[in-house]
Amino acid sequence: MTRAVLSLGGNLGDREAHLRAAVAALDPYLLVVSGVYETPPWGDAAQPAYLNAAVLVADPAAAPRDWLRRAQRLEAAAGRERDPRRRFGPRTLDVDVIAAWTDDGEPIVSDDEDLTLPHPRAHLRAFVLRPWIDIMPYGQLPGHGWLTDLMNTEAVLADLPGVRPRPDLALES
Ligand SMILES: Nc1ncnc2c1ncn2[C@@H]1O[C@H](COP(=O)(O)OP(=O)(O)OP(=O)(O)O)[C@@H](O)[C@H]1O
Ligand SMILES: Nc1nc2c(c(=O)[nH]1)N=C(CO)CN2
Repeated sequence: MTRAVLSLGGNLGDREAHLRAAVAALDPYLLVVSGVYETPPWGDAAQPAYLNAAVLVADPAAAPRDWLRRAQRLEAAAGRERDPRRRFGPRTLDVDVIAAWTDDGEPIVSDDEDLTLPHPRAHLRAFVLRPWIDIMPYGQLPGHGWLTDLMNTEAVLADLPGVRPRPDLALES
């Protein structure tokens, strides 16, 4: 059994529909869904704003790689194309595995480049941390500490004012 936090985001096409389709496909595993946030592009400024959300999922049968495989399947279903010249460029849907835990609550650590856990840039990203804290207010990012403390770091504080809640786009009915 593993639990995982997945980050969902996209800034091309029907952004809301892509998030909704991903959440619907994850339904068998869904424990909690965050609010939706409109967020400024991180890492590559010349692109439209993103919609971002986070989900907590669980599956008694899933290994960490199964979450990656499912994430990549969701991206493919949204027609995601990779532009090798733009590492952090625009996309219909990005689904990242942010962190995962065994069923006894131990964080899963991996430095495999195909699946690095926790996600190596999560602690720097207001677009990941803000939705995540909605669903795990007392959560910790393994290796980095409390989400509440990460929200107060210089890098994240600089981006937080641009992260706007979109209650009109709630993903849970
Ligand atoms: N925790 C993880 N979650 C998702 N992909 C990962 C993770 N760790 C490593 N990867 C690998 O990263 C590669 C690039 O993934 P992707 O194109 O989604 O990156 P990106 O979204 O552009 O950048 P970032 O990972 O910084 O959000 C994938 O081939 C995937 O195997
Ligand atoms: N705001 C925001 N910026 C990003 C996002 C994202 O989901 N939201 N994903 C990226 C992929 O690495 C790069 N930049």
